[in-house]
Amino acid sequence: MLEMDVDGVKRTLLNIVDKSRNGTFINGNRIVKKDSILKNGDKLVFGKSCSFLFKYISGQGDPSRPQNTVGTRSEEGVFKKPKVGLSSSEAGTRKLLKPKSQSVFDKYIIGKGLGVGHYATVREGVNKSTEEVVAIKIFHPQQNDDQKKNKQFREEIDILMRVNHPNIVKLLDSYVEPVSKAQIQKYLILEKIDDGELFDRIVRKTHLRQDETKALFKQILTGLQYLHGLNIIHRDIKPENILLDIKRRKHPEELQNGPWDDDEIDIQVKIADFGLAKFTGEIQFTNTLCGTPSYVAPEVLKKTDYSSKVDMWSAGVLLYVCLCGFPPFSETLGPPSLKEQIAQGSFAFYSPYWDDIEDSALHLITHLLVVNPADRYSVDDTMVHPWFDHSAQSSTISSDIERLQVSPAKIPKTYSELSQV
Ligand SMILES: Nc1ncnc2c1ncn2[C@@H]1O[C@H](COP(=O)(O)OP(=O)(O)OP(=O)(O)O)[C@@H](O)[C@H]1O
Repeated sequence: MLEMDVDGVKRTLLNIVDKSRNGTFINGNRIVKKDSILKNGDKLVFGKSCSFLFKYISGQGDPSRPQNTVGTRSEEGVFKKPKVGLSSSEAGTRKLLKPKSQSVFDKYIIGKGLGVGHYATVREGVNKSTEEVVAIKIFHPQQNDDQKKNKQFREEIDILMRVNHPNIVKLLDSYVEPVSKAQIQKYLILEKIDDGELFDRIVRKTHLRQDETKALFKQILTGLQYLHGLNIIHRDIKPENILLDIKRRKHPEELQNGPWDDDEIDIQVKIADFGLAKFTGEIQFTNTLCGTPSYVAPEVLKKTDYSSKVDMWSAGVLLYVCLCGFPPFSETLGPPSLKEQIAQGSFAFYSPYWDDIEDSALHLITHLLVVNPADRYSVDDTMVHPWFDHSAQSSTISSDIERLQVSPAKIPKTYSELSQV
């Protein structure tokens, strides 16, 4: 038995330490010379024919329950059947000391993988009682002594729980599960978005049509406007973190609600992955180095203070990528290096890729990829840009926008080409 502090709650758990020669198996996986905390439903196999289906007796050492819930901590009880009834005093205690939450494994069946990021893998989950299908973001196991990471996680939850917008992925719940004596694993239960990443759409189509980009980008901006209104910076805006919820055509006569493909009736954009988001709070700036290099704003690379304008830089890179299929900053375009290009805000629109794209789109990108954040468009500036409004375009957009002739060898590979390598 092991007493462990999990996410600020003391829990009594059963920890298996493998000292055998033939190995000990949990759910078919050998735990070679390691320790592992058992959870309800685990199949434990060791020796020639010893096989147990493990279950904590209600309230005893259950990783889902704080220690102060009903029950004693006697070791002998752990492999017994759960008690059916409770004595009146136990029932009374249970009512008073309600557990914080169930274990994720008790509430959800965890299924197929949906995606992999730097910090987590995302899998499908089904709520055992409601059959609701969700996405479960499972962070890589981490030492239980990293208070900074624990705090970051709590911040992520804090942010997501307050966020409620049609263009932002909804957080439904969260769990912290012990995995070994020293390690814990964090879980986020998220609204499941079924139709993949914007990244894959760009890869499949090489680049997106202008009308389609406009419709998708407007929704991204609507989500960002909501976040920035709450003083939340996303910090990792990129096509991998833009998920799509596509309503597909069921009847040929159904009317489309946007410039989508023939088999699509509507697309709702959902901004995902708040792993790096934080409140800016009263202090308007913060200076943690994070984000993905190609999409990262110069002030982030310089490690100087930054604001919600970092998302607008990333949005500018994303808009550029949607329209031509390759990024505005790239080692291929160098020298100078990718970082130097970003620091100088040095990019161009190359012929013939940008020839058929409206000047107003180039104008907008030029006002997003601005090195000085004070001069960079905010989300509000962007939303009223003439690119979104045909009638306003010709009068307000200057005609000094250039398309550069450059040797094709200098053009970065499109995401589509890169995915074929
Ligand atoms: N709610 C969801 N529904 C469906 N798939 C999802 C959902 N959330 C994430 N995914 C998939 O899982 C992938 C990884 O998720 P996510 O980006 O949140 O992880 P991460 O480790 O924080 O990523 P990053 O490396 O970008 O910081 C996503 O790119 C997406 O394909």
